[in-house]
Amino acid sequence: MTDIGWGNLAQYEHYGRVGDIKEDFDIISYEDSKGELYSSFKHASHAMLFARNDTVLWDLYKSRAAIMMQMRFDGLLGFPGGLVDPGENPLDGVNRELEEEIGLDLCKHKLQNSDQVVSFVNKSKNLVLHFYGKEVTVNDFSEIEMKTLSAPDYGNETLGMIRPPLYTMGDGYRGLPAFLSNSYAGNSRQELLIGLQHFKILEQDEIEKTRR
Ligand SMILES: O=c1[nH]cnc2c1ncn2[C@H]1C[C@H](O)[C@@H](COP(=O)(O)OP(=O)(O)O)O1
Ligand SMILES: [Mn+2]
Ligand SMILES: [Mn+2]
Ligand SMILES: [Mn+2]
Repeated sequence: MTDIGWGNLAQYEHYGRVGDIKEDFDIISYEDSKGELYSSFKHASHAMLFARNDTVLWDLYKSRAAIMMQMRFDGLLGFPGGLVDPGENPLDGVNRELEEEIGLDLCKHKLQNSDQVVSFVNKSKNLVLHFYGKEVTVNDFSEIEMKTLSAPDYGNETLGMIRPPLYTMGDGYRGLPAFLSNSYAGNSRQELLIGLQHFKILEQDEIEKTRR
């Protein structure tokens, strides 16, 4: 069932095909990713903004942190961010995309190179993915989240912000495992798990528990 095919999105659609497995993405150093070897590749940069919080829901489930993800125009979950424009570097790309997609106030929350968490290359797609992460305060997170409703790309590229549940409920499925069973854009599912571990929001054994 297609509406009108891909139109002018046809040149990009192969970057976002569902079904990429994590083995399709090799980790590369940030420095290498910006070098000559990948200068002809398409680059995309996405970011995980988060705020730790120690609330416990119903005296049962630790919230741990508010993480900002989004429902995208293609029906897949992902992080705010996007394709790096020709002549742009990956960091400028992610800051521009965050301003477009969530209305991020770059005077307050501009990402720095030191916020890069991991970069990947998908050789079959000539695609390099950069993943950034930045911790903000609970108040700042709420302020950023409320501003997303008036972001330029809200309602077209970005169809709503979501906070993944970071706990596993009594049946061992509902909560984070259920969230992880959704469809994700690019390798954003893997980026979420990497981000949770990198920032010690979840310990490795807790992440293992969510693998099904
Ligand atoms: O959150 C993500 N993490 C890693 N890769 C992602 C993520 N979201 C999408 N992608 C892949 C698949 C997409 O086709 C390309 C480009 O990203 P996208 O956000 O769609 O680009 P624009 O915002 O339209 O510039 O990256
Ligand atoms: Mn874009
Ligand atoms: Mn975008
Ligand atoms: Mn995007």
